[in-house]
Amino acid sequence: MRHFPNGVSIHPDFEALCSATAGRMITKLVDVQSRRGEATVVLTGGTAGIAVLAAVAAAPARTAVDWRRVNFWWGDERFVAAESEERNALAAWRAMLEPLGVDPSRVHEVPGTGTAADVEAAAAAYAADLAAAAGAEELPAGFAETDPRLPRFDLLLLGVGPDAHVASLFPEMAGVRTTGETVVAVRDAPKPPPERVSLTMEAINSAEEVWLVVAGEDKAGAVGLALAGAGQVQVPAAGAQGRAKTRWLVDQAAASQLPERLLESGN
Ligand SMILES: O=C(O)[C@H](O)[C@@H](O)[C@H](O)[C@H](O)COP(=O)(O)O
Repeated sequence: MRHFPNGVSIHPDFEALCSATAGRMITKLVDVQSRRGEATVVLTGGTAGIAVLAAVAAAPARTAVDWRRVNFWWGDERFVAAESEERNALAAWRAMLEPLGVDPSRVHEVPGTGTAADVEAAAAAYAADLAAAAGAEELPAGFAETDPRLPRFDLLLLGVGPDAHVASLFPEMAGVRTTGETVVAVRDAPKPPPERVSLTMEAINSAEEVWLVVAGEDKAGAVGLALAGAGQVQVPAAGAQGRAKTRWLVDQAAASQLPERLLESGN
């Protein structure tokens, strides 16, 4: 593995990327729990995002985390039936939440078609759930205040699409331009299914740490543009930044179009 400035780590292949990210995630959760008792993670769907969760569930070090004191949210969700194979939450339950025996009352899913009348209602309900959790939160002294409508996100995971979308914020679409809201309803998404609910970029960027986990040659252009400093509306991945840290965790294939200047000072 090679590390570079700007928090970029390049792993030899998909498997190494997922197991190393799982290890980092476990360490991060242990650290947060030792500081404030519980930890809050925002999950993502997508191939790498779910493979990381499976790697966490399989890692011997998983027992270092108290999984009953971890709160789970999603950066985005597909607006389909709760039991649909397309649901990001269902994939996460199978890969990690169920095997680790997490407390279901700490798992905050975006309502599906069986619960919400339409995608706007699902987005509103998710925003209300976030605000309620934020209101109930007691932070130890010394923890920075964030948006009062959002709980403190210790770690937020994102996948990146070949078009550089993150969560369900797609290039040039309304969602990526939305300000002043925490959650947005998405219609006509270019990646199926078309109806989705997503955190806004402002909500994503309220997280202490944002990790973008990206594998595959088809993502190389998106990774290269995002790290070259492209604009967020055209290249949403460029806009995702944690308050304390932004990590790009990529495999060799996804790193093949990284700007030269970024690779020069690595070790
Ligand atoms: O609901 C979704 O589809 C995801 O949350 C989405 O944002 C995903 O993370 C990227 O599209 C990358 O997905 P892949 O890793 O499968 O390419």
